[in-house]
Parts: sequence; C-alpha cells; structure tokens
Amino acid sequence: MTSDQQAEAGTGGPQNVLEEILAGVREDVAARQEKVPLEQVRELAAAAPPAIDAYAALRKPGVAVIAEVKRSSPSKGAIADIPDPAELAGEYAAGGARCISVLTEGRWFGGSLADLAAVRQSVGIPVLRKDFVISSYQVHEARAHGADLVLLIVAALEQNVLVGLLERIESLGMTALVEVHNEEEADRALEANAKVIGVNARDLRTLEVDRSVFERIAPGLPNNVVKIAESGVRGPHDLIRYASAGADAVLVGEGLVTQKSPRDAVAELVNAGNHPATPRPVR
Ligand SMILES: O=P(O)(O)OC[C@@H](O)[C@@H](O)c1c[nH]c2ccccc12
Repeated sequence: MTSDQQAEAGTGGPQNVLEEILAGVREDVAARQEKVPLEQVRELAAAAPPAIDAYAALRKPGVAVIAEVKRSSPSKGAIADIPDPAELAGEYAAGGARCISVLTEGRWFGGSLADLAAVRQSVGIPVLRKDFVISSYQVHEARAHGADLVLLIVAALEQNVLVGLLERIESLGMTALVEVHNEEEADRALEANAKVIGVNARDLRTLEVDRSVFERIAPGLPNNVVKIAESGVRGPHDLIRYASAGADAVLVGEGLVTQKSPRDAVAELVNAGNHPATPRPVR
C-alpha cells in the first residue's frame, strides 16, 4: 500500500488497488448507462450472433493458451502500444491460441469495448471480456460486443451478486470465468457453481505475484471444472509448471504482448502444452 492509500484507508476511501479500480469502474459503468440505457444494451445483446461454447473449447486435449490483449496494468504501467488489437488477436489465433482475452477496462489497463468488438470481428475462437464486472449491464454489454466468456472476480463481489451475474452470463449462452486467489474464494466459486475457475497468481489487492497459489488451490477443484492458471507466465517453463499442477489452460498477457513475434511466442507455449512429456490434467 502506498502512503496515500493508507491515508485514505482511515477515511473510508479505497483500501487497496482492487477497491480503487472498482470505484472507477462504477463511475464508468454509470456514465455508459446514462448514454445507452440497459434496455438498449439488452436488445443489442439479443441481436448478436450466438456465443461460442468456450467450456468445450477449453476441455479439448493439450494445455490451452488464452492470449491476452493488454496495453498496461496497475503494476507495470504501459506494457505495449497495440495500435491494432484485431491484428494482434489474429496473430495469437494463427499461433494456436485457444481463446483470446481482451481487457476492456480503460483507466488502468488501457482497454475498451471497441477493442473487444474489433477482436470479435477478426477471430473465430472464443473471446473473453476481461474487466471488473459488477453489474448485469456489463454482462449484456459483453454479449453485445461479441464476448463468449466473461470474467467474474470473486474478491470484487458479494456472494449473492456473484451467483446472480454467473446465472446471467449463462442465460445469455456465455461461459463465466470465475477468478480466485485463495481457498476461501475457491470455495465461493464452487458454491456459485462455477464450471471454469481461474486462479490468479497476482493478488489484486497488493499486486504481488505468487505462482505457488495455483499449486495450492487446483488440487482441491473437481475434475469437471476447467482450471486456468492466470498471470506470471513468462515462457514454456511456467506453462509446464502450471500443467504439472493440473492446469487445463494458462492465461498470458505481458509475456506475449512484449514479444517481437506474439504469434511465435504463442506457438511456443502451445507446443509445450501439447508435448507428450507435459502432464495431462486428470479427468
Ligand atoms: O500479464 P500477465 O502476468 O500474463 O497476466 C495476464 C492476466 O492473468 C492478468 O492480466 C489478469 C488476471 N486477472 C485479472 C483481472 C483483471 C485484470 C487483469 C487480470
């Protein structure tokens, strides 16, 4: 925590990075809803081509690579320019990515819904809306812009809200990727009936990365749950380490956007994930 954040903590302001991000997201959602009312976003979502089955895609053999379009982050600041997210996504898909993750949060990650829509137009594989989803308005927005998967962060949501949003995502034919960072959150994800669980190595409150969190949590998840290791994948050795702990998929941002050839970087990970010596998840 910075001294500013500590000072704020005593005055009822944001207590940590996640809280600070969420405060901005609430403002941004309210502003968008002011312009485009819920009823209209619902109609756009209903008119969108149907969602692709991401759960089925992620259950296919080999460790899946979910490649992320990520310009900046609270921990690193600017990471990559990415003038053309659709082109980057095309490169990821050509390299063998199973899904594309698109950050749509603007203030900290430099993303937008326009990025999501552009990526949707350029690839035929499932696309994840990666954002801080706190209201059903954002779920309809995700569908309207072509998302197949929507991230839900357990640490950001009360249990009843988590359950409601997950049901809303599924009712629109999409898949929820439910993100956890500790055992208690994993229990809440299972309680909410999550079928796809992401274990984030990064603690969104402190921004610290601990790759062993996946190894602690994954063995306790049932076999029918798709297990995704998120954050901190620098190359094939990290993928293999996560696969040994039972990962069905890895979600990679910085380790790809900073490469000269994101397509080759994805292909290298995909090859490692398909290698006969790489452990297979038990099902
Ligand atoms: O750039 P990395 O370390 O490969 O991480 C990607 C992804 O896991 C990370 O962007 C992420 C995981 N969960 C999030 C929630 C919100 C925003 C971002 C994230």
